[in-house]
Amino acid sequence: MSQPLPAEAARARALLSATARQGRGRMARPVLLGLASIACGLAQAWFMAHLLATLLGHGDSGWAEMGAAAALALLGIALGVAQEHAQADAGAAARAGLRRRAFARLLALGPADPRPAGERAALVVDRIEALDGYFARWLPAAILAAAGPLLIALAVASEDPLSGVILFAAGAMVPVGMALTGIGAALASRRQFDALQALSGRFLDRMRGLPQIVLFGRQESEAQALGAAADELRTRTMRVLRVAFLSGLSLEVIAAAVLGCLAWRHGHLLVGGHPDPQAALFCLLMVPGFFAPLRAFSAAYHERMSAHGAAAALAPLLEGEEADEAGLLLAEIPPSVVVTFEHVSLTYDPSRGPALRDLSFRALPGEALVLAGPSGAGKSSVLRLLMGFNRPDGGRIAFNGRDATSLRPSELRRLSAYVGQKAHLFRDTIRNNIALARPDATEAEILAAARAAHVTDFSDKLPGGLDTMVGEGGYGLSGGQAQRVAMARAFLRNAPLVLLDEPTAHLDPGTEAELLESLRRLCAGRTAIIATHSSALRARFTRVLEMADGRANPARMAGE
Ligand SMILES: Nc1ncnc2c1ncn2[C@@H]1O[C@H](COP(=O)(O)OP(=O)(O)OP(=O)(O)O)[C@@H](O)[C@H]1O
Repeated sequence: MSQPLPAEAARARALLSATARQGRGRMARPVLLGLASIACGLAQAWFMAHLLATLLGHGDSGWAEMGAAAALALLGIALGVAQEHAQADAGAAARAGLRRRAFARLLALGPADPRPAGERAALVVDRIEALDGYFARWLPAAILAAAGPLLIALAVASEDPLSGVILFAAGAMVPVGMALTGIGAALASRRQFDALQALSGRFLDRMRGLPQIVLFGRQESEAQALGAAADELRTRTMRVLRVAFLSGLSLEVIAAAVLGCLAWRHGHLLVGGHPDPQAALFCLLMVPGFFAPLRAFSAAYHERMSAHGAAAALAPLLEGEEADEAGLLLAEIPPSVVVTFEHVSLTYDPSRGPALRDLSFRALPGEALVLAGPSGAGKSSVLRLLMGFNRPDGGRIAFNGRDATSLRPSELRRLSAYVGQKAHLFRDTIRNNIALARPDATEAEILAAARAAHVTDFSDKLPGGLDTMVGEGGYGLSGGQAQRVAMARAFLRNAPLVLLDEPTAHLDPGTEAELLESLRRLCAGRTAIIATHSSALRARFTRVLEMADGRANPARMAGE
């Protein structure tokens, strides 16, 4: 990813400030604790100045001042710990909220999302993780870097106006020094972040396709490519560290100069004759306290940069949230649905022309409509529209006469059960993989669904039965068995509309024939729409809609 463009940067800023506004209460706590900690440091320095002056033969401070300084030191530690906790809490809450939203968005987009799996994983995991520092460290550090030094400079000015002026002047120079080195830090940290994204995305992608890499003997070249990406990350990380070191150095130079100025101003303290030794010691003791919030600010600066890069990638995903929430909810799932397409058109990418054009048909309860036609004819697109993953550009889709676009996309999905070309089984038991379709289903309902889809035919022979673990991607089950689990999900869902996309595509004729029997039972009494190339499947169902180039071919509509 390159540096965000101005429009992207504005969207990133908007996302970060909206998230900060939503978590106002949590974000304010570390700032308040930080301010309390600074006030505590001021009081402690005041007592310490009096104790040190007494040691040097000025004043008469004693045990009471020592006790107060010790108590304030303990309070300072407690406030520091509480601030750390509050910061971690603010960061975790912001991340959790964003992760929930991003995940919900990806689920809502479903197959309509063109991002590869590696990038989606990076969005939900790495990019959101990169925002932690912004909310946990950068925001409190930025506010405290403005308020803390000001408070300290005012306190110092009340004791010795010239020392206060020196601190004010140093405070004004810090942003200049940081801006000079920080511009480099911003770019370097953004590039480091991009290199990290590229490495993790590539790694995930290659892990998913590991069998192919081994099969084609590409291990060596893949390992080299991963090594090159890791090397790039190392170079970029070293560059960030170098610029961060320079940025920190400019701050240290200013801090040393201030200490030198104040030592010069109050130099006659040790040789005696200082008009107000307590005030002088107080001014000197406050120098580290003055620079502490600025140091925290400098350290957190690169967090802001990483967060802006991550937010620029996240913002476009989250911007579609309103569309997911728009639309009506269903009062209840109707027992049966009539699906009507009236002159429906759909274009994914204007440069490639429409995927569906002027498509009209009607599917009735108890009837299975087979969508046939060559690859790219638009069969899967019809199913995607019915599941609410895409909206039509023109025409009308209706369920029982009600406009589908008036319903929230997630509500459309409640109307249907879907079985695709290749079932995805999660790393869990067969039972839980079936229950995914309806988590509140009873044990008896899961068993009935497993029987109806003939899952029990093979699970009864396994040592763990339905409690047998299956791996990610269905490891341990054959393609036909995995499709049976998918079919059991559809039975359990018990929705009035059944959508099937090449459910027997990868099966041998014997397994296909076995599955067809379950399919017929699944479709019985429901409205079923089946996209398929399979002649065996077509032969089972009489109503076939031939499609070509996104259009229906009425001349070849069979079974009407
Ligand atoms: N997400 C997408 N973005 C852009 N174009 C797409 C997208 N999905 C599908 N298309 C295009 O839309 C057209 C219809 O695709 P669709 O998947 O509906 O065809 P299909 O008939 O189901 O094909 P197959 O039988 O190979 O699954 C194709 O030209 C395809 O390239």
